[in-house]
Amino acid sequence: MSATVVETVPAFVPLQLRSGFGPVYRQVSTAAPRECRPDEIPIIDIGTIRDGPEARQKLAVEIKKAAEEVGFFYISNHGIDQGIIDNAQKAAWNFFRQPVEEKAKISRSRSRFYNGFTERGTVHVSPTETIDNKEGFSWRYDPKYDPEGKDLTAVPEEVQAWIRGEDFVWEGTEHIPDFKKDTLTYWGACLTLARLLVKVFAVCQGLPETHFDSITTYPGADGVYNYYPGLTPEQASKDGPIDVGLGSHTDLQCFTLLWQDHVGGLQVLNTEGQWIKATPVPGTFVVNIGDFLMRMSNDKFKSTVHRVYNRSTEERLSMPFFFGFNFNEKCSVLPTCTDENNPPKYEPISCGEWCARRFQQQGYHAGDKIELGPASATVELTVKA
Ligand SMILES: O=C(O)CCC(=O)C(=O)O
Ligand SMILES: [Fe+2]
Repeated sequence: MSATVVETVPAFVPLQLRSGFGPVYRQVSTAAPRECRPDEIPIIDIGTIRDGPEARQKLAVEIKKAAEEVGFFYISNHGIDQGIIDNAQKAAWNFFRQPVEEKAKISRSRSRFYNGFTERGTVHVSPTETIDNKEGFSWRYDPKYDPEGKDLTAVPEEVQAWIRGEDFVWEGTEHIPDFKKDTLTYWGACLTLARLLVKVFAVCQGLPETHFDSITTYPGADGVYNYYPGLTPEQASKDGPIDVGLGSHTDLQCFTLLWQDHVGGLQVLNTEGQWIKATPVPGTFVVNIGDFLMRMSNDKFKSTVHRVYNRSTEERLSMPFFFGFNFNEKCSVLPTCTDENNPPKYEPISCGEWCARRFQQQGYHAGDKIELGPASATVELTVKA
């Protein structure tokens, strides 16, 4: 009798992720990414977010559930004008459509703080996946453009030391009509919405909604345009392995507002280690929790792993906005997230320090100069758990 040879395929494989404290690992299913069910990444209508504290209190119930269980949700009725989004999208395409030599004039290698253009093939976010098949344009918080209208002579010195905006990105895009105006209008709208959402997140943590107001006066507020090339017809006909668009990672700061176009490709790692697709939902932003807020919540909120594969022959565009606390502000685990059986797992650290640590691990770009931040802000980086 002849024995049947059964080839065993590992159901789970390790995935290496970068963190500010070195690599971390997850077990990930080898099954193909599947569509998500509506309860897996919920769509939350935030149409009442501008209606005052009581309305935000109500919104917090659904948002808390999503932040704790999935770390990802869509927001509808977010109040950001479609015209503002359309103009930003146009600006992004006008930028990426330029010859690479033109874009390279504002290369990120010129930046002290990760502003500017990242060329295809120069970023490798996940060590267990390929080099990222995308281009990017990044700009960071600058009080000059804050929609709250800041008195630039009154920015505290310790805040100023952590301001990460750089003018060369705007100087090198002056020739693109309305690029700066439309980009910063979009960024300003995201920032205004993020300042409202952070009130809801405060309520989610059992805190007064104004709790984070004083540490979001000069916040982490980083904008990015991501461009993912489409597949060639040959690649599309083969259905074989392709390069990742953006490797598996978690976001760094408190939360991200992500606008994505209709093409699709964003995947989210669920609690069972299965990739599920965060399919584009017209009229929404995706919101996801970042590592810093997870840390502040003593891991109650989930910073969820995600990545992008563009398997379409169409090019894809996304416009994330990363929101965090004032970079100079040292933050402890929130007292409402601990008790005697659940002591703080982490030491206080500032969001700026936290991000700088992670950027340092990112192996981002051959020529990048890394600045960890003002010496005065350097803290003892020990993790308890
Ligand atoms: O392009 C996307 O859909 C995701 C972008 C993203 O995760 C990021 O830039 O951190
Ligand atoms: Fe991300």
